[in-house]
Amino acid sequence: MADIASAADEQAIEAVRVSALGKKGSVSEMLKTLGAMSAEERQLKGPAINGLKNRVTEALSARRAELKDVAITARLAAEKVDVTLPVRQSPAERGRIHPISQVIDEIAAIFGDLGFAIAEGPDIETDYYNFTALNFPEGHPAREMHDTFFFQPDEKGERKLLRTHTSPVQIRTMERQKPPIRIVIPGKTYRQDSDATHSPMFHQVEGLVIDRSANVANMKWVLEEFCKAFFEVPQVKMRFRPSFFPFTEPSLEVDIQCDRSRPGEVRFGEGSDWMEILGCGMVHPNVLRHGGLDPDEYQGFAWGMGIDRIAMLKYGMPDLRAFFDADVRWLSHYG
Ligand SMILES: CNC(=O)COc1cccc(Nc2cc(Cl)ccn2)c1
Repeated sequence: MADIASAADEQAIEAVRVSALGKKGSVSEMLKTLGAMSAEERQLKGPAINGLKNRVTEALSARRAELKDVAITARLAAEKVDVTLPVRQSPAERGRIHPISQVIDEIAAIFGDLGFAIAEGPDIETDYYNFTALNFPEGHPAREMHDTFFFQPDEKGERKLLRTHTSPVQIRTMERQKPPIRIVIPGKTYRQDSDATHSPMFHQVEGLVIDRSANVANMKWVLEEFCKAFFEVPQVKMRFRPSFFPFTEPSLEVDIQCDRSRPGEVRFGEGSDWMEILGCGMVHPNVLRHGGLDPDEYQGFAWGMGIDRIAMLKYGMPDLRAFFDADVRWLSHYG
C-alpha cells in the first residue's frame, strides 16, 4: 500500500517540478526573461527569480523526504513482528508421556506411599510361572491357544509364552524374598484378543501382600485407599462381589460407585451406577507353596487390574486402539 501511495505522490511532485522548473515551466520562463534585461534590471530581478527557483526546489525535495518517511513508517508498522510472543511449539516439544505410562506412574506412586515396592519380571514366561504355579489346572481354558500367545517349543521341548498377566512376577518374588512382601507389578500382558476394547497387548498392575496375618480387612483398606487416591475423591463407595480365580480363595471382584448419566462421561465417587475396576482375593495355599512358603506360617492377599480400561475411563476415551496409534496430536492432549 505504501508503495502505491508514494508512486502517486512521486508523480504529483514531478508534475509540480515540471510545471515550475521544466522547459516550459513558469519559473523557467521567468529565468529566460533575464537574458533580455539590462544589467541594472538583471541585478535587481535576478536574485529574486533565482531565489524563487531555489525555494521551489527545496520545497519539492523536502516534500519528497517527508513522503519517504511516511512510507517507511507505514511499512515498519505493517511489517512489525512482536518478538515478545511465545515461540510456536515445534513438533519435538509436543511429545508427552503416554497416558498409559502416566497412569502406571500414578498407581505406582500411590502404592509407593503405602509402603509397596515396584517389582518387574520377564514378558516371555514359562508355562510353569504363568499357569501351573498360579494353581491353573492342566487343561484350563486359559491355557488354550485361542487365549495365549505360545512360542515354538525350544530345544528342551519347553513351550515359552507371552505372559497373560503379571502374576508370574509375584511367584518369582516369593521364591526370592522372605516375607513380609508388599509389591506392585505394573507391566505389559498379552492375549489373543483384539477389538475396540481389547488389544492383544495391554497393561496390568497386580499387587501382593504376604505376611503372617494379612487378612481380607487389610485388603479392603488398601484397595479403598488406592481408589480414593487414584480417582481423587474423599470417599468412595466400593462393592465387593464374590468371584473366582484359580490363584485366590476367596476371590472377589470390586466395583466402585459411579455416575454414567451424562453420555460419554463417567464420574466416580457419586451416582447410582457401578463400575468393575479390579479383582482380588486371599492368595490360594497352593500358590504360597509354589512360592516356597508354608501356608500354615504365611498368608496374604493379591489383586489385579487392567490399566488400559482405567486410563480410558479416566481420560474419557472411547477406543483402546487410540492408545497404540502413536498419534502425537492426540497424545499431546494428555499430559
Ligand atoms: C485384570 N486382573 C483381574 O481382573 C484380577 O487379577 C487378579 C485377581 C486376584 C489376584 C491376582 N493376582 C494374584 C497373584 C498371585 Cl501370585 C497370587 C494370587 N493372586 C490378580
